[in-house]
Amino acid sequence: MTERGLLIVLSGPSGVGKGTVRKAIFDSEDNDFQYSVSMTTRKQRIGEIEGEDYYFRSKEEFEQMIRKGQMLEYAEYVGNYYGTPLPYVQKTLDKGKDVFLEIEVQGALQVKEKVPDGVFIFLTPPDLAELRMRITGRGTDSEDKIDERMKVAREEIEMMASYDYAVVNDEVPKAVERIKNIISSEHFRVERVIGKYRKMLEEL
Ligand SMILES: Nc1nc2c(ncn2[C@@H]2O[C@H](COP(=O)(O)OP(=O)(O)O)[C@@H](O)[C@H]2O)c(=O)[nH]1
Ligand SMILES: Nc1ncnc2c1ncn2[C@@H]1O[C@H](COP(=O)(O)OP(=O)(O)O)[C@@H](O)[C@H]1O
Repeated sequence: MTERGLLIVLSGPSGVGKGTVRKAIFDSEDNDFQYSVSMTTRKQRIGEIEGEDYYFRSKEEFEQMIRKGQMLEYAEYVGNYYGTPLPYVQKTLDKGKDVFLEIEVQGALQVKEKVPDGVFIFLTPPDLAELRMRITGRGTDSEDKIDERMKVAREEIEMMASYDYAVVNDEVPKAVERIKNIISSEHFRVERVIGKYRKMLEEL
């Protein structure tokens, strides 16, 4: 029997660098995680690729997925839906591969309810001034949207207590290293491997 893969959830406030850190992890040579591409109703930005950055769908199509029970989690965020299609996650974990989600906080809390043995990692900014600079520097939001994102970010930072790990994103390569270390030690947790040994003992 193949051991099920780990479900890894990277979350944290918007603008903290989740997308940047996730891309750096997936660009590294020794990466062994499978990225779950999210679905969204927000507009495709220039340079974004369908099926790689997101699955871009209409509100109607997204709501149909929800009705069919095909979303592991979803959230409405700054006027758009974002969510994780369930079939890919299930199929990949069943194959024994680790699945990596990069999602906002409301969605991460839904995953925690459904998959309590996932690994929940909260990415934090060095401080709030730096967070605002990152959101502003990205240049994709109007001043109003930035204020809205900062308000959400303050509430989200309060949710850190529900996570297993907090990783500060001061420098991208350091954050990547910290996350990889966390995940590799998670594989050695006794509760994850004990089932295999119990089974071997039963078969003796
Ligand atoms: N709950 C949930 N959030 C997601 C998902 N995919 C992306 N997000 C989050 O939605 C927020 C907005 O995403 P986006 O508009 O792409 O902005 P950006 O990631 O901040 O550039 C970010 O915090 C993403 O991490 C998903 O599948 N589920
Ligand atoms: N460690 C870091 N130091 C400085 N800037 C960063 C760092 N990580 C990310 N950024 C920048 O911050 C902005 C927001 O990053 P992004 O990955 O889009 O955040 P999120 O996905 O959490 O919303 C981007 O302009 C990105 O280049």
